[in-house]
Amino acid sequence: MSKILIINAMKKFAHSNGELNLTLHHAAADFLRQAGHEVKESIIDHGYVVEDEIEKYLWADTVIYQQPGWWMGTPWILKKYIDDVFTEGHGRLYASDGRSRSDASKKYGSGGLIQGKTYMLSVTWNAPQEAFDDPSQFFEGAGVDGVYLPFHKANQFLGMKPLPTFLCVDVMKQPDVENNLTRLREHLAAVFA
Ligand SMILES: Cc1cc2nc3c(=O)[nH]c(=O)nc-3n(C[C@H](O)[C@H](O)[C@H](O)COP(=O)(O)OP(=O)(O)OC[C@H]3O[C@@H](n4cnc5c(N)ncnc54)[C@H](O)[C@@H]3O)c2cc1C
Repeated sequence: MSKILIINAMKKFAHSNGELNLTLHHAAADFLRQAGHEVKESIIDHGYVVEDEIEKYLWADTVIYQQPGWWMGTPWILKKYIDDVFTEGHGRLYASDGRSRSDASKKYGSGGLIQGKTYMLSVTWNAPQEAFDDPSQFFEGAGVDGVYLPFHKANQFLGMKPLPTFLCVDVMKQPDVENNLTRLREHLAAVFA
């Protein structure tokens, strides 16, 4: 059984109400607890204490980031949370950028201190699936993980490894919430089997 931290970047702002991200968050927490996992939760917009968040990363086996796609990526509140928590985590979450003048085998990005842990993105977008995957459309076939490359790399800098990403598309045009909840439970069942 795993220790899982769910971090939620929902926020009521402009045409995002945050309700879908909260719904997915609660469904994931319920599903994982029923499956026997231990779950801690951080809803960024409700406030956080940086030191407590560092302790949660040290406690967790897996971190799930539930977040809406805003301007082609992570909402500012989650970027701020990462800047706050990861930076203050120097010495506990990461030692250095990994490079060493005396050892050429040491590489940039290899200084993470929480090796062996995993993270998972769960993201909601108004864009359709084809915008991510079709080489002739907006993201030129980069796929959802290509769009989130800097976000992935920030987590990998700490030593964590990615789990498969869960993507909800068309969430404003066609918010098929029941179908997305079913898909989320199937995704979690497969990932945490
Ligand atoms: C600043 C900003 C930038 C953005 N940039 C992008 C972008 O670059 N690309 C992109 O694709 N999108 C973008 N969006 C859209 C954004 O991704 C969506 O607004 C967001 O993903 C919706 O998540 P939410 O939790 O806020 O959903 P909500 O706004 O809460 O809900 C979305 C829909 O689902 C319904 N719903 C929610 N919960 C339930 C429930 N429990 N039961 C039944 N129905 C429910 C709501 O009624 C609504 O119709 C942007 C939005 C903002 C505000």
